[in-house]
Amino acid sequence: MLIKIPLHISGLWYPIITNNPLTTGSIGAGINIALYLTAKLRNTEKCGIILNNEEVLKDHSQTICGKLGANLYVDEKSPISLGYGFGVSAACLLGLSLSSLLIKNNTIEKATWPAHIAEVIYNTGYGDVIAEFYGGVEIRVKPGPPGIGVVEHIYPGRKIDLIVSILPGREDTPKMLKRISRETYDLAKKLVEELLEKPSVEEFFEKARIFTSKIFSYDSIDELLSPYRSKIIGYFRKKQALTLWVEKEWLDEIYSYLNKYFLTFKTWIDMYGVRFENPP
Ligand SMILES: Nc1ncnc2c1ncn2[C@@H]1O[C@H](COP(=O)(O)OP(=O)(O)O)[C@@H](O)[C@H]1O
Ligand SMILES: CC(C)(COP(=O)(O)O)[C@@H](O)C(=O)O
Repeated sequence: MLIKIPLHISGLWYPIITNNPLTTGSIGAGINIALYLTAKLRNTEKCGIILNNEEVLKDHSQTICGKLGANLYVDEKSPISLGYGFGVSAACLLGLSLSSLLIKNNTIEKATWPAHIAEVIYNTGYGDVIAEFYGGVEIRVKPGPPGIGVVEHIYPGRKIDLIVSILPGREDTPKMLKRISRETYDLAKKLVEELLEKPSVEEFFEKARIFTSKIFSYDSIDELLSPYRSKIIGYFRKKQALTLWVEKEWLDEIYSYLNKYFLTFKTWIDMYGVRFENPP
């Protein structure tokens, strides 16, 4: 059994912190892309996550195995590494948590809870677990994991051609979150309310850019994208994740241009979220 989890780029968020990790999470919005982390259960003798041949998230893994009361050792592959803002930490933890379904009776939703709890405890994510579970372009309206939190989805209506690049540098999520002011979160709240009134992919991109420009610098990106600005329908930057929605006819050219500078992928929206596949 292979578990496939889409990567997720949050564009709007404000954390809701309670004394219970299951009612803690973020309200916001984001986009799931057709780039996937895959997870395969290797054994039940020890506890851990091997991501692209390297052991990662050891403390998170111990917390999850503790909650599950089981040892699970999973082998995972992802086209994008941890720490760049593509929700890879949540995807890794979902791979571990959901693997428990192979050895333990539970609902699929409740099997995601340890992943969400670990994200919250270690401050590495608030809305990525529920976002990736359901896929699509989501608006997170109530915090928490699947079964507790609530997401609504924007219907794209057509294929959205996306380009994602990994910008140089790195900043840990807890450090990044500490930089965000009360005013910026008030802005996020207002933008989420407006997005719910006018839920479209255009509005999502516009609002994500407005919010994230209060947190990250856009100077060099705006300059780099200027030759193609009229061919780009929307773009925003979150941590090292640069996401562009481009005119179909310009997809290849803009991809080649950005790929000269950064590791870049052509992709589209994942509409389905987590899936369980039996390899042939
Ligand atoms: N090789 C690695 N590169 C980056 N982060 C790593 C690595 N191994 C473990 N980590 C841990 O992974 C977590 C990354 O979380 P986060 O920044 O939220 O990632 P993402 O943006 O991919 O969701 C941090 O707790 C960090 O300490
Ligand atoms: C923005 C973030 C708090 C962290 O996202 P990442 O950098 O991908 O771990 C996310 O989980 C959210 O709630 O929107």
